[in-house]
Amino acid sequence: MLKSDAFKDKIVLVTGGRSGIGFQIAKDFLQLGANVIICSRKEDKLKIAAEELSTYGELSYQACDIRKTEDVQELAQMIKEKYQRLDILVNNAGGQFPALAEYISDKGWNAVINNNLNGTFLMIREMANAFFIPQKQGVIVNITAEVYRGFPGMAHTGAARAGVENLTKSLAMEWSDFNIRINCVAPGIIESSGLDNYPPQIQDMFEEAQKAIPLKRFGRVEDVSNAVLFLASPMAAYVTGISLIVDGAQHLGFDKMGLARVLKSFIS
Ligand SMILES: CCCCCCCCCCC/C=C/C(=O)SCCNC(=O)CCNC(=O)[C@H](O)C(C)(C)COP(=O)(O)OP(=O)(O)OC[C@H]1O[C@@H](n2cnc3c(N)ncnc32)[C@H](O)[C@@H]1OP(=O)(O)O
Ligand SMILES: NC(=O)C1=CN([C@@H]2O[C@H](COP(=O)(O)OP(=O)(O)OC[C@H]3O[C@@H](n4cnc5c(N)ncnc54)[C@H](OP(=O)(O)O)[C@@H]3O)[C@@H](O)[C@H]2O)C=CC1
Repeated sequence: MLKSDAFKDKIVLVTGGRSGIGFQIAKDFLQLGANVIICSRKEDKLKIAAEELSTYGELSYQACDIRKTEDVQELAQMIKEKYQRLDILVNNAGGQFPALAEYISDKGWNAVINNNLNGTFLMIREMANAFFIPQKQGVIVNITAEVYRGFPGMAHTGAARAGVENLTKSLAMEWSDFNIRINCVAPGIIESSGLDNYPPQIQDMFEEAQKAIPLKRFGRVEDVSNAVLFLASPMAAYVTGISLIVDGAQHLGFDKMGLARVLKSFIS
């Protein structure tokens, strides 16, 4: 367990912090003494989450689509005016939809690549230029997904997340001069609001899927948040450029074709 003041006075930005995994990460940082900023697209839902989170500590929020340069620059400006610096960036915002690759349209492919790869890069570049590079200090944690053996049934997100993993390695090298550490947390299937987006036929398979995971359960939002806290903390001072898989060993022993098979059964 980290001490209750482990992140005292640290300024932490959590993208997609209004729900699910991001909400838990924001809550945990607040409870460990940080000042937290959350952002996401839907301002009404963001405001409701912000009200709840502010009961745990100093919380700010701003609507921001991570795919829009202007939104991201305005967010950086707000943080500069309010806090004068940023210590930790958690790139958690993202998402995709299940689809067999042959049916993914240009628009669908681009939407997922934009959200998960381009949006993450944009946020990293803008926050590095505004804060981490001039400060000569910063920590970045990217939430990706477990894509060790690809992601059949969601090939677009597999490609985007692998892109973020590789970007992370490049930046760990390039930005070591600026004392910036950057890592990924790659979750398996996590019981969170995110799973509500999946159609009932897929949700019906979840109980069976849990039994097939070596640790016999889906992950919890706390499992992912704990990995983020570790990578963001001084305990990981010598860790940069890695992907920490948080998946109950799903990447080693789970039938990855299950989702694609269910999708094929919709068509036949
Ligand atoms: C046997 C079973 C085994 C168990 C298997 C378990 C599988 C679970 C795996 C769990 C791992 C990962 C989990 C998560 O990541 S949970 C978090 C999920 N949250 C979300 O995904 C958020 C919801 N998703 C989105 O918001 C969108 O998908 C998107 C990311 C693309 C949003 O972008 P945007 O708002 O720009 O996109 P649009 O809605 O305008 O759509 C653009 C085009 O994209 C195509 N599209 C979008 N949604 C769908 C869909 N549901 N099905 C098919 N195609 C879709 C489409 O072309 C859109 O354009 P059009 O609307 O003009 O057609
Ligand atoms: N749950 C799971 O099993 C897994 C989840 N993940 C990843 O973990 C992250 C969190 O997922 P989870 O909490 O489960 O799902 P949620 O759908 O609950 O969270 C996604 C969050 O991202 C925000 N978001 C999405 N797109 C954008 C955007 N363009 N700009 C700003 N904010 C955005 C959403 O808010 P808003 O709609 O207001 O923009 C929402 O708060 C996602 O990247 C997800 O893909 C990875 C592997 C497994």
